[in-house]
Amino acid sequence: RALGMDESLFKRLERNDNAVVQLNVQYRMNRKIMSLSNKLVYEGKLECGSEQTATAVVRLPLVTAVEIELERRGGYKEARWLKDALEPNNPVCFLNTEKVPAPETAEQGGLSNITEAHLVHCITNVLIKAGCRPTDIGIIAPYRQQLKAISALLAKSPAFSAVEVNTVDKYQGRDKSVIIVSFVRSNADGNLGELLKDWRRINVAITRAKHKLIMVGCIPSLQRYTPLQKLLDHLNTEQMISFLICHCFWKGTVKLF
Ligand SMILES: Nc1ncnc2c1ncn2[C@@H]1O[C@H](COP(=O)(O)OP(=O)(O)OP(=O)(O)O)[C@@H](O)[C@H]1O
Repeated sequence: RALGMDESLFKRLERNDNAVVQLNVQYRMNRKIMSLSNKLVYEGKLECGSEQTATAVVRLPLVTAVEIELERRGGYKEARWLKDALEPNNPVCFLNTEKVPAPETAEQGGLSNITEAHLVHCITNVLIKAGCRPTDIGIIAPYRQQLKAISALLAKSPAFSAVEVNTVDKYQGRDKSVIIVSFVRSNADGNLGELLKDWRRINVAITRAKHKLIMVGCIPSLQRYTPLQKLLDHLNTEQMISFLICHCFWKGTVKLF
């Protein structure tokens, strides 16, 4: 460290103008998902490599049948957030838990948010019923304790065994058709911790989905940090935010079918 070994080779190269070129064409995300990273990091320079990449959406062959079933059970019309989360042509949605409420819990093992965990379980269940392959779904959370809480809920059914639940760092360099991000932090004291302060980590989390990115979090807590505020402002302008009113509906939805 004293001799400069804590500095990466890339950082050293960055000091020389001719040594670094920014790559700005990508073949992973559709246009809507890419717009988030463009806002947060790339200042609009990121482009889709092909029209096919730009317009690709998630394949949910049974979505209409699921919607009819949810409607038959009542309350689906009012559950705008679930429609937003399911709709293939709506590639980005942020589910705001502000009104639920969904507070974080600090335990010995770390931070978790059980309400967000239930919500992630519910959305995963509905996506699979709608025909999404479990291997095409990835769940990301910044805290290990939250991954444990989500995995424990998913472990109740073998239908979820191929859904991958991992930290942001474990997803680096990889992607899935659908990514669900649970941001966890939700408190009144203003504490966000170090993990979510790293804009690079946030950028990795929001750039793993190819076709659908569903984020779950408490906006008043998350917007205290500048990079997340920037992201949330963009989501708000683009009408990509849905409010969750209470959890009475989705608790029942988990047990559907
Ligand atoms: N020329 C291409 N045509 C079609 N798809 C491509 C092409 N190049 C890359 N992809 C797809 O784009 C995605 C990202 O590619 P890759 O993993 O090489 O990027 P990366 O630089 O490692 O990204 P990151 O660092 O953000 O994880 C992958 O799903 C890959 O299949």
